[in-house]
Amino acid sequence: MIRQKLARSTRSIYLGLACLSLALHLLLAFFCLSVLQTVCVLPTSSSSSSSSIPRTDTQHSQSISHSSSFSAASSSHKLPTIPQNEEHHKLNANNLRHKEKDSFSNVTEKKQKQIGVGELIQKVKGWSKLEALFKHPLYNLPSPELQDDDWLLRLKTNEHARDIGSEEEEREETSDDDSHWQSASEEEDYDKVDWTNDVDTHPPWLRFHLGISRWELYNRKDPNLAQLTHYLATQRILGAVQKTGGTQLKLLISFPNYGQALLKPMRQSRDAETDVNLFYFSDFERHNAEISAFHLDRLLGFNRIPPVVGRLINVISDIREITTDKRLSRTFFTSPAGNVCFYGRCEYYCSSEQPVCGQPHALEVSLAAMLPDFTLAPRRSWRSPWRRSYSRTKLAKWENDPAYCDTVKQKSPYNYGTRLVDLMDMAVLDFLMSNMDRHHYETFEKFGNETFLLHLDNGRAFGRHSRDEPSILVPLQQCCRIRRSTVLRLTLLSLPGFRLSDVMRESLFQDPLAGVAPLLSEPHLSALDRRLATVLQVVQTCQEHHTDVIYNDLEGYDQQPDRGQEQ
Ligand SMILES: Nc1ncnc2c1ncn2[C@@H]1O[C@H](COP(=O)(O)OP(=O)(O)OP(=O)(O)O)[C@@H](O)[C@H]1O
Ligand SMILES: [Mn+2]
Repeated sequence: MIRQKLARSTRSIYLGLACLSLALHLLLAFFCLSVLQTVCVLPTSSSSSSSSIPRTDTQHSQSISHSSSFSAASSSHKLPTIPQNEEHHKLNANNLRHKEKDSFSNVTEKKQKQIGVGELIQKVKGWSKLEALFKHPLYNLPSPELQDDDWLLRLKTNEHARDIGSEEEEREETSDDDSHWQSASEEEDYDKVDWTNDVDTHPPWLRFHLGISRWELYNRKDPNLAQLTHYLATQRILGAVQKTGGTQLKLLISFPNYGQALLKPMRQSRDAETDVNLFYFSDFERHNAEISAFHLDRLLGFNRIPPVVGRLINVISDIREITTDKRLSRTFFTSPAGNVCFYGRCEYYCSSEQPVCGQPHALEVSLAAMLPDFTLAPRRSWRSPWRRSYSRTKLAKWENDPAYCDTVKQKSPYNYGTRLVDLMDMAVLDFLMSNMDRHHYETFEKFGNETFLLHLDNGRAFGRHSRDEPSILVPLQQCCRIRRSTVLRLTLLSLPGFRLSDVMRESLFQDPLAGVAPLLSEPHLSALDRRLATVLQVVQTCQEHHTDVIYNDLEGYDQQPDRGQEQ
């Protein structure tokens, strides 16, 4: 009897345990499935986020909460609520890695493990600092409503095409409505062009071009941004020729569906600081500077640099074997160490004494998305008023005249609109990354003087971390004028919860080359924080001596009911 009872209760205990274990297994399976799904999503037209590429926060895109504590005073810099309690979570590096693998990305993954970069990324309240930054109201200001002529390029509607087409074309079109881009001839290795008015049929580079507006080069929340960088990082390279313009070696790369990129090769070790005896205009261009500048500009909320991504290419199969450029192919050779090198033809550093070399074939490069062709979207180049003299002996006028800005302010286009504060934004960006080479800037001709400035050519930035270059900030010191949104974002980036060096480290970690080595070393990242403090100090000094320092570009916001505390 007792034995029977004992047996029954043992059986029910076993049954209970079995149920519990089943439930736990189910829970575990459910958890694994959900985790795997997020890790493995590839950026196709329907999914946008991938790991080795800059992520946009569209998935989390939220309308701006007007009830947030945003109360930015121009003088006191009161800021929205900022997460202060820093929880230090370890982020699994797998979450930030791409699924697709080739021989190079295998190297990348191994290195990432060795470096343990993922562990450096801290999370605040469940969000990383970068995620928290991009969720902040200052990074989600409503953009101005765009009219037709605020877009750089528009697709011809069928109606429009018919208006201007001949009768014959009209007849053709009615038989095939969406055929504007169907190519009759198929070039070797190029994809058959089959794009229609439907945006889903457009390759990422075309979507990027169609997204350029009067006020920014891209919308940070556009899912296409991730697809574009993924495209640049992974598409097969079909063509590589030398690009003319500028002084140093760079290549124009072509992809199978007619996309193009501007390639700048790695020429010196990433951490080699610029020689103190070199004039800034003699320094080598740096591929990691081009990549880092894109990330920094995005973190400052400017969106004025074309997306740039790092890539490990094979100098033989990606350049030598496919180039049609004889001037380039003639310069290939194998170095005594057995590395494949080339030097091309250009004004500076295009000689066999200063070759670009693979190891033995692998070469780190930066690839920048190309802007629309000049014939479609002409650009105007402007000489910077604070341009350096580019002479080893002469100084420029602004270097001797403290009142130089007064003359600039009176001249068109700096005497109205936003051009002057746009230049100040550019000076801040350049000071942070120590770029002394901003002799010109460009704008899209279509938008006249009311438009953003393109921050092209950042190859000479990030050359030195141990020194700052105060002369780059002279425009701000002399003009004492700056956008309110810029000051507020800079202030935000100076707070521990959003520290510039931390968000920059995290942002750069999304680049494929981060797996080879961090794109910016820690001393370069710390220099960003130090320089940011200097910029804010200059603004404060300006405010102590002038009343009209802040250009209020956030006027609409002051009307929000909960923003009454300011002023
Ligand atoms: N992403 C881009 N898309 C299209 N054109 C570009 C892009 N980036 C640069 N360019 C154009 O190519 C020209 C040369 O590029 P870049 O300025 O980077 O070369 P560089 O050799 O560094 O020039 P410099 O020696 O004058 O500093 C620029 O003047 C610009 O007009
Ligand atoms: Mn340059």
